[in-house]
Amino acid sequence: MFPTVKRLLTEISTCLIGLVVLYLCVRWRRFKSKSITRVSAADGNLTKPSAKLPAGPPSWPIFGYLPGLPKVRVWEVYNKWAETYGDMIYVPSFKNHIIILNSAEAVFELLERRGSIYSDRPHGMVMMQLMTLDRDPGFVPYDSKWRYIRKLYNQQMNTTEVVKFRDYQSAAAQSLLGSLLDSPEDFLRHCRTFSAATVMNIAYGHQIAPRNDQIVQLSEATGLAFSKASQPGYYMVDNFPILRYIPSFFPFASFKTFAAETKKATYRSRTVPFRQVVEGMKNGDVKTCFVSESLNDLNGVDLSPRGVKKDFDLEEFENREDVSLIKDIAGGMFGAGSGTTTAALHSFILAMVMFPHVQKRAQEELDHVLGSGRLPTFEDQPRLPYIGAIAQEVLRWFPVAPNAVPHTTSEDDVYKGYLIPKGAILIPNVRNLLHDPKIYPNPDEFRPERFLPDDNGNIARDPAVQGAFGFGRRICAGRNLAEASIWISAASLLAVFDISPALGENGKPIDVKPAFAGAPGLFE
Ligand code: HEM
Repeated sequence: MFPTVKRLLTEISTCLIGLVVLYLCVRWRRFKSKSITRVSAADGNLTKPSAKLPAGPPSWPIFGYLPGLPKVRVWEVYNKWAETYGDMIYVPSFKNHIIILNSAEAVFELLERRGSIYSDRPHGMVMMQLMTLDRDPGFVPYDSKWRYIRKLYNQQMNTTEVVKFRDYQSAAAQSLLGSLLDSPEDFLRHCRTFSAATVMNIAYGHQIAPRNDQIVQLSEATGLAFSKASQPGYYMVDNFPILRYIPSFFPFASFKTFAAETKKATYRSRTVPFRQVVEGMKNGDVKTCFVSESLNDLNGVDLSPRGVKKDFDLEEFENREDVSLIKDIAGGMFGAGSGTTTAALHSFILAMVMFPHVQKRAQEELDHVLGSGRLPTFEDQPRLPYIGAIAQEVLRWFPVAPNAVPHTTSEDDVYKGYLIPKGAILIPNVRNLLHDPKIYPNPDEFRPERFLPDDNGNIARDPAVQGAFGFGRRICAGRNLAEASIWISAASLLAVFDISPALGENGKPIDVKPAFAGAPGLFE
């Protein structure tokens, strides 16, 4: 018996090794053939039979650049590479062609002007599929489903419509003030609660519990899983898709259990609040929110108490293509909008601590406009330009997403003589764009004045169009909301508090050192 098992195992191992060698040979051929692909170039040069891939750090055939992309202060690494390899840096990984775009010229030419072929997202992310997170609006391929998603987003969140959510934002800002008064040392958590409360109200009209809200906890777990699984190559199964079929009790298969748990959490975090809205609509108790407004706009759907028939089947309704997309969009809002807004608020507080003269000038503006005894409202916005400039500078000074979200090409292309293969992942060095000293002199200094007209009427370029919210057709769908949230929270905080460093054991203010920890969720 024993020798038979041994022989069987030997044969299986031989087969597996054979398969791996075959796979590597196929990859090697594809790898070699990429540099001689015939391309239809969008830069006007239509016959470039042998365009080369851009230069980049030394890498291994097949396995690519083994250290993998840097995780900390990435922009510094990219800037260093750019000194040697130029503004387009090729970093092959085991499965993908990764290209870093280090100059504004390359970023805007490719991701904006050539947006028709640079607006896809990475495909074949197995872990995302196993967790059902590939349905997230920020991740769906560039196709008709994505267009519908953007249409719905635009219907509810264009500059005019987004105003209907302001009450939620103002209320969350006021709660933030109360929480800070009670426990200022917990300011990081209070900022998170502010963002979560805003997003949950806007998505579902869901008023979160002050602590341990179940939907928020489920959404946070999902967001964390998303932030890992959305990084190309984070999980081995993304490099070797065949691993998805191994049973979860196998050694090294804990990813399957994790994926199954996340799938359940995703389902619950998206279904429970969605159903609350539908129930509310059926009972005539409707709150303004993305889900209720979008369902109301659907053709042939009437969820009012008079419109709902007795045999209304909720599951069947949820499975309608358009309804399930509304559910996915609302479900993705927490991941896209909560961690990012929190990170911006944290940067704002850091800036106020480090640049007290900015705080002082902002408070003078607030005192002048508000007098005493009332909080700022959105109606005051036109008369508070310095606060507006602070909100812009927050987005520039410590960009929440220093590499935005990668775009993928849907066709082979050539730029400046270099081949950009179909399916390549493009990573823009946003931090670099927002710290370009030619556009933003002394970029490390927090200086809101740059966004107010100087003596000649010149104003620095708005960070929102210089990459803080990404680029082209995939630019952040919630940026109007995000800007309003940052503005009202910053204005409210400055109207009420002096923000200064905590005191150390010696009774002196602690020395604050800025460091980038990343936004939890989509862009970590
Ligand atoms: C300070 C806050 C925020 C920042 C800095 C931010 C930044 C970004 C960035 C960099 C992208 C990727 C764009 C690209 O691929 O070029 C993005 C995408 C996206 N954001 Fe935001 N975001 C913020 C808040 C929000 C909020 C509040 C929402 C909604 C409630 C939201 C919804 C989305 C969606 C749906 C996408 C995917 C767009 C697509 O793939 O077509 N974001 N965001």
